[in-house]
Amino acid sequence: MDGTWDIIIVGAGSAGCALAYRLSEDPGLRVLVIEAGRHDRRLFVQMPLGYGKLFHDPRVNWCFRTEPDPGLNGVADHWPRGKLLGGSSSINAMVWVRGHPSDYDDWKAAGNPGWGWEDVRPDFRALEDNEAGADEWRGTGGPLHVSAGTRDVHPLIRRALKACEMAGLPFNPDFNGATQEGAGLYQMTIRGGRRNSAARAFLRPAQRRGQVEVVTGAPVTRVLLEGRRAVGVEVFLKGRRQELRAAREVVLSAGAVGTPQLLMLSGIGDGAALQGLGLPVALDNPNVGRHLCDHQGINYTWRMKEPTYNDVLRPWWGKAFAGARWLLTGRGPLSLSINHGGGFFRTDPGRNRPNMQLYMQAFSTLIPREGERPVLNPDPFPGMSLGLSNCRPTSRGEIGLRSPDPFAPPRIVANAYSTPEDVAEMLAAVKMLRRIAAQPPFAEVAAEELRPGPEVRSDEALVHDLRARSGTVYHPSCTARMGPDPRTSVVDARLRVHGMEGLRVADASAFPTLPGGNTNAPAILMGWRAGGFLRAGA
Ligand SMILES: Cc1cc2nc3c(=O)[nH]c(=O)nc-3n(C[C@H](O)[C@H](O)[C@H](O)COP(=O)(O)OP(=O)(O)OC[C@H]3O[C@@H](n4cnc5c(N)ncnc54)[C@H](O)[C@@H]3O)c2cc1C
Repeated sequence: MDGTWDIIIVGAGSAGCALAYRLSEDPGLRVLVIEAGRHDRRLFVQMPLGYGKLFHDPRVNWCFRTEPDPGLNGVADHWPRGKLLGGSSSINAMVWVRGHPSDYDDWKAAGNPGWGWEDVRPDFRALEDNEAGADEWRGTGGPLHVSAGTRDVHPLIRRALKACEMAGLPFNPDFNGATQEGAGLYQMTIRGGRRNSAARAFLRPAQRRGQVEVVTGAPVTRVLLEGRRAVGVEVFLKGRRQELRAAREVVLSAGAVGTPQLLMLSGIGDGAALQGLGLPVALDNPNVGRHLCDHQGINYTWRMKEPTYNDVLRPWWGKAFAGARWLLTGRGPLSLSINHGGGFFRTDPGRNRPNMQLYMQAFSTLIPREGERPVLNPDPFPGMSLGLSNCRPTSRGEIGLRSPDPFAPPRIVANAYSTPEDVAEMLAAVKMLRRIAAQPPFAEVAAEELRPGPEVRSDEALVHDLRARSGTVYHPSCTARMGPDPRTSVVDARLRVHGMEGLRVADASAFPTLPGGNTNAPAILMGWRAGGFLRAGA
């Protein structure tokens, strides 16, 4: 591959695609986007409920595994990450939540000027085209269509929402609006019944403008450095090693796992650890890969007295009917996220913002068919799940290198539930789940609690269960975090790697702290804003 580019973006995920879009608005810039995975023209990527089929598919998914985690009763957790155009936005559950406004004020208060809520709100509004219409909080006319999620909602979700109301959690029409707290329907990155990944929303329009080139199936193995300046990348194209040069900058958008891995492979990280692996040290910064923060989640599942999507989608003819309906009309269960509804609540009224997120699924996948993994197939009975994830866990893990081989998966230490606070708030939260389920609108149609089951009641038993059945909700972040001080962070408030020139990070790894909510929106924000900085020469 030949050519010269001003800017090379590594990774065509949520942030990388948004960044390419912003840069494509400047006709004077030549941009190359390099993606390790392949294209996204796949049925189960386009079909929103195809989500379950992508969960373990190595053709589109890095399928990482953590170290055995003592906090999860020794389980080595499965960590799906997108490996295709659109990155994780092409395999995620499409829930569109920005986080709590105070999360961004926390970022600013941590010494990152320009990242407070009032600073980022105009960008969130500008990048979206919200089906619910524009207001002070939402935007219309932007490149990313966000559906209101109000069509084809399963009737049991409406019941669960009423149960929330009776349990003291009022209906909230917009988690991205004035208040995050409450229960309601999720907005989704879905357009016309199809997944609206970052590739579809940002990358394709960027490519159509002409100056953005995209190469796929091209793993980058390190950043090329001249002293402390990034001048390009080493990449494998059709198995052949090549060096590609960037006249202005290299931006790493390889995600919270890939970005710290690439920094370390390039000699930027904990000097002693890099030397131990025989890697030359370009910049000693032990913060690379550290401060890993992720949301942990758990589902409670009931057998229901009324039909759920299990009944609709289990039989072959049900799948065929739903498939035909989706293809012909873009409607029906396959056109929506697995999570129709959910919400945010406080496990303790003394808190000043919600610390737990709720998910509602008119669907259950407890029993895999022989030879199949869970998540792939609905159970042979009407099942429904209510799920939880914590908003701001205090547990911290890390990403490290196993070896200097760029093709070896990194070492992921999740350290879930490693603080008493994280365990205590999840214990309080599962009790709240049961309070919701005990309210008449839900209890009237619930036949029995299947997981964990009514016999699991004492605090000790509930904690044992939540450790045994929890896992990532796929929001790893903060592994190259932003901050003013190179002794405690990796990038500055313009996302430039401290101590380096011509090298930036734009993805979820740069979050200073993990926002209380899903992470696609804040990851897109990272790419969008990095584009603004680059265009302004900042
Ligand atoms: C199963 C799942 C469900 C989720 N559900 C939701 C949800 O409902 N709502 C929500 O808001 N968030 C959700 N998330 C999280 C959200 O999608 C991610 O936080 C977000 O997409 C991260 O964006 P990113 O740009 O940081 O990284 P990614 O989107 O992961 O992009 C990184 C890209 O870099 C590429 N890459 C990595 N290494 C290299 C390399 N060496 N060379 C070249 N390319 C490389 C990868 O292949 C990938 O395409 C989910 C995630 C998963 C995995």
